[in-house]
Amino acid sequence: MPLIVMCGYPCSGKTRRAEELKLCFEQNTDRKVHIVGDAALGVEKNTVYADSQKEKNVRASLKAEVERKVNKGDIVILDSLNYIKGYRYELFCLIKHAQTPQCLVYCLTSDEVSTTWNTNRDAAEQYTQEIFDALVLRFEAPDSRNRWDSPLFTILKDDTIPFEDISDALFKRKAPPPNQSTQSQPLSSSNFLYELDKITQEVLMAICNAQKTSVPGDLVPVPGATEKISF
Ligand SMILES: Nc1ncnc2c1ncn2[C@@H]1O[C@H](COP(=O)(O)OP(=O)(O)OP(=O)(O)O)[C@@H](O)[C@H]1O
Repeated sequence: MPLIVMCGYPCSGKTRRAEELKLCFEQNTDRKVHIVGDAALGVEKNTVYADSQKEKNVRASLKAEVERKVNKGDIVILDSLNYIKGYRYELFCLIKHAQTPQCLVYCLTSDEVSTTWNTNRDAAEQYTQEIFDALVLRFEAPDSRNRWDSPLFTILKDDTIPFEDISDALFKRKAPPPNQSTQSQPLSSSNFLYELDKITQEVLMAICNAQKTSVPGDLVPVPGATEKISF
């Protein structure tokens, strides 16, 4: 059902918060919670984030996994950096299409705090300083004024997770309505191509005929259109 998108600097506590949220939902509701993230994909961070093509592939796999899991019953938490504005927008289109609500949980830490946590964690889980710095530099902070970053919950390192507010945002709010770009297109009628060809021919004929008698600046009527085109 709803999607929770985690976001934050590398090593900003996203996984920790995602696990906390999972526990809260499991204890307070009877909904299943799926965490989709780098860990489940076995992503080798320092290799993936050093190569834009590999990173793109990982993002696509995560998105596909979210798409498979977002159904009417369960909660999906996407636990990854999600630091690219355009990618968060793509996720927003996905949930619009699936007709389900979403929210963004932003683990806000300073560069220094995340660096300290990174150096204190297991060596196998650490980002190299080079990759860490590059990711901090590339980070596009969420902005609640953007539809795709809203509702936004910003959590600082010592905050208690606002479970009630997050739950209300997901379950007491309607899914964003689909629009032309996210709605499935109706199947075209069987004579669609014939009709399209016929109308295109009519327009071409009208313009070709007008060319014989028009001078630049003349307004040429087009069959089926209310506006004329300037020759
Ligand atoms: N609120 C916190 N207070 C103290 N330490 C924390 C806090 N949150 C996370 N940490 C520490 O930071 C490290 C990374 O935490 P976590 O895996 O949750 O971060 P992450 O943002 O998911 O990392 P990644 O970018 O690798 O996915 C862990 O060692 C954890 O103990």
